[in-house]
Amino acid sequence: RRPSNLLPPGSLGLPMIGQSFSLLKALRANTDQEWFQERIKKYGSISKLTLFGHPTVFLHGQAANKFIYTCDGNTLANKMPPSLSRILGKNIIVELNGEDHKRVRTAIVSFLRPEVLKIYAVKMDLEIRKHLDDHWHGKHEVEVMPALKALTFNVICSLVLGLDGGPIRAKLLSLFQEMTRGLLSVPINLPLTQFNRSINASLRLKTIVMDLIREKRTALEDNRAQSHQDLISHLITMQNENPESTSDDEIVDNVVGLMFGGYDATSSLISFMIKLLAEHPSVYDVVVKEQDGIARNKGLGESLKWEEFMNMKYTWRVAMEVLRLTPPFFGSFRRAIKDVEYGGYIIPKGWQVMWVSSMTHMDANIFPKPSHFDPSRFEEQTSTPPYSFVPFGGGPRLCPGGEFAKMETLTMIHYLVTRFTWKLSLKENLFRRDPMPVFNHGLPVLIVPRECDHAMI
Ligand code: HEM
Repeated sequence: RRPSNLLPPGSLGLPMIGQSFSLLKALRANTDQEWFQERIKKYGSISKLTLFGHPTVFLHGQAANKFIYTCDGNTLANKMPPSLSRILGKNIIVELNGEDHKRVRTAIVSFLRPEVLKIYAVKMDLEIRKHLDDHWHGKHEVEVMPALKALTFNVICSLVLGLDGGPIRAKLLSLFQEMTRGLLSVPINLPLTQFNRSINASLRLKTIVMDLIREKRTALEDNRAQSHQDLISHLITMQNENPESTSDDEIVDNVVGLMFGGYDATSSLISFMIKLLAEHPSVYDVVVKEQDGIARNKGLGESLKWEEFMNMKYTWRVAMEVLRLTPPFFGSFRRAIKDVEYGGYIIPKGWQVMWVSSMTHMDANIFPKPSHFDPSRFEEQTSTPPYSFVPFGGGPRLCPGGEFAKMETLTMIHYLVTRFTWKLSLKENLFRRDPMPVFNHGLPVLIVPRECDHAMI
């Protein structure tokens, strides 16, 4: 038979269900890497299975990462399961392809690019210091992960929606949390099901965002607001300049998308960084030295400046090593738009493709002693082969929020290490994937304020 007639090895299992429960179980037990390794041992680096209702081809490795990230949207497209797009919205960027994806992405990137983010450094800095004053100062113990989830949500609300506090922000957080609880639920839309509650929460959340858009449009028309004060004002201004840029419905769905992108992934990165710093005192000491040096040159209560992030090289290397070991996204899904040939096999039109990008992070040929926590491996950036370190993805779908996440992580770590020392309350801090990593017990830490408190307001 011609190679193009060949399906990859593996069993599709039961129709619709296939291996879904087994993978979900492994994700929840944090044994997903072993689950994937077992598959690879049995079938090699390309195999077929059924996941979440669809026949799927599983891929992994550096070549697979390159294949996915360089494929155009006419070959492999983004397509969420219908239940997810029902909750999140059909205009959300991760659901868009082709020209629609380009148009919405251009609008989002125009807000998230470094030159614009610089303007928001002070706002983010104030939000983080307020969080520390409200949730860390005067406390003996802090449950890190839930605290950081609230922080990352508030930062998004402040920078994206222009909401600096108040009851609407609290309402949005509770609606958002209710909405996301249904993303991995059974998609039965009957009263009292989680799926139904999530759809209702999403509708109520989007009504609030739509009201905010109307308010901001009026404020901009009356010169009571400025175009660069938050993402919504920025997008409304773009609409005025070019009515074809983004519709109000697209703005609403993508605000929800940014809440989603900015909430879980960044809080996961900072939480794991706090854990690994506590477990590796020699790394922690170098981070403290770097951050104390920066704090010493700042005036009392002065916010961090963009240029100072450039001097946090070691701290960012630590973050990269955290992202290598525990990437918030272990991989992702695409859909074949036509029959695609890969590795001598055919991926049939309409099938799902799942690739586990992060498995290259643990490949001993690329990262020697892969389970060792060693930030110095990123000293020589050029020594990492392409498509092997991919916590932010790659190609036209590369995460546009990378610089935002970097600014937030470095600001939070700066204030944490200059104001406190901490140790882990529990000996073991197990986590599961839901699908992002979540600590089973929230990662409680015991904190002590530092005596030389350079950065106090
Ligand atoms: C440590 C933090 C973060 C990590 C590790 C991360 C990772 C990723 C990855 C791997 C993708 C690509 C997924 C794929 O190819 O299917 C992605 C896409 C995306 N991320 Fe992030 N992200 C982070 C933070 C953020 C933040 C803070 C924002 C927004 C403020 C954001 C917004 C987005 C958006 C809008 C997309 C979709 C891009 C597109 O489809 O064109 N992310 N992210």
